[in-house]
Amino acid sequence: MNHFDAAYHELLEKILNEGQYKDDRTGTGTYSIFGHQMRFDMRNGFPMLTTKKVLFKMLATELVWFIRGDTNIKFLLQYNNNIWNEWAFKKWVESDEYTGPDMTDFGNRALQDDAFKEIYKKEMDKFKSRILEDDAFAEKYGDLGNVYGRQWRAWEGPDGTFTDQLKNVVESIRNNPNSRRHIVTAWNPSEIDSMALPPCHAFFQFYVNDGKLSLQLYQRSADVFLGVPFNIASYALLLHLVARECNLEPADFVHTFGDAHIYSNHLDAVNTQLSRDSYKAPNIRINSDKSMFDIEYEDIEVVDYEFHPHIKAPIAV
Ligand SMILES: Nc1nc(=O)c2c([nH]1)NC[C@@H]1CN(c3ccc(C(=O)N[C@@H](CCC(=O)O)C(=O)O)cc3)CN21
Ligand SMILES: O=c1ccn([C@H]2C[C@H](O)[C@@H](COP(=O)(O)O)O2)c(=O)[nH]1
Repeated sequence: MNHFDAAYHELLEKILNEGQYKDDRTGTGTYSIFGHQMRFDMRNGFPMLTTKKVLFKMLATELVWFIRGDTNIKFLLQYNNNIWNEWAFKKWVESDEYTGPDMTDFGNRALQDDAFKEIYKKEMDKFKSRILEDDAFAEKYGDLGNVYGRQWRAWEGPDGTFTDQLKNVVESIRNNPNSRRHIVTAWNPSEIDSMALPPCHAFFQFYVNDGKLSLQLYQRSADVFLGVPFNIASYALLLHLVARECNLEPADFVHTFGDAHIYSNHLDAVNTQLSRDSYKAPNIRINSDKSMFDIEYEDIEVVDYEFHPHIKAPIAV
């Protein structure tokens, strides 16, 4: 096993062995533990799992979207990235303007009722086309509220001024590397209600020593089968981008968890993944001199990625 896949498999096994059953907001049910930490050394390659295919394009376009300060799913849809659709769709079908078929609890109903699933898919397709084609509609219903991108790039203070936390942290890493205050937080208590989903990867800190840059993330809630493979690769990519911006070598990504859970309908998928052996970890390449603030998905490439087939599993909404 390569170190990265091994750390992830260890977390899955720990939850299977020690996890307590716990009901959850989505009504799916989880096996859950509280508190865990993994460490990924960038000198061993890029931590994208090889025991299932991880869709790099999805996490890379999502990270570029955060860095741009964008909170509207239109940008993601232009890359055919569908990972945030359900949360925008939910706001649309709960609005007064929506007059289509009843979509209450669509996430769970689509899993249990094939006839409903077809109706839901049709409504979702209509919604996506409208976001892409109708600017006014996209502005109103494509926006997820003050989620990650907004908090990272334009945290609004009580006096109405905006703080660009990401630019500030890059400046502080450059100018005052020994600081213990290299922090970005997406957890903005006064704006939680205006978010489609409160931030899961909520708070991160950089650390500089001996020309090397490390990053630690606190993730308050973690869907270990579907979300975490994305979160690991996404923050590893962020570490590479910030290190490059500050002329430092990327070192460790430390991933710290609060509630780390496996959804009860992911158990078969997890067991399939655990039965697989890993390949060598891939590498990341950034083919551009652009600043990280202007970086585009097309500038970033994962090379030498060998993987086992993708494993499909339902997302809890
Ligand atoms: N329950 C839950 N888990 C999450 O990981 C999660 C949320 N909700 N809500 C907000 C975002 C959206 N994220 C998502 C959403 C969907 C996938 C997903 O379905 N991934 C699949 C296939 C992706 C595709 O084909 O487009 C995968 O196998 O990785 C992953 C992360 C991460 N977050
Ligand atoms: O980047 C992400 C975003 C979300 N998740 C998961 C963690 C939970 O399963 C849900 C969020 O539900 P809450 O009730 O708000 O905790 O989404 C993730 O793993 N990674």
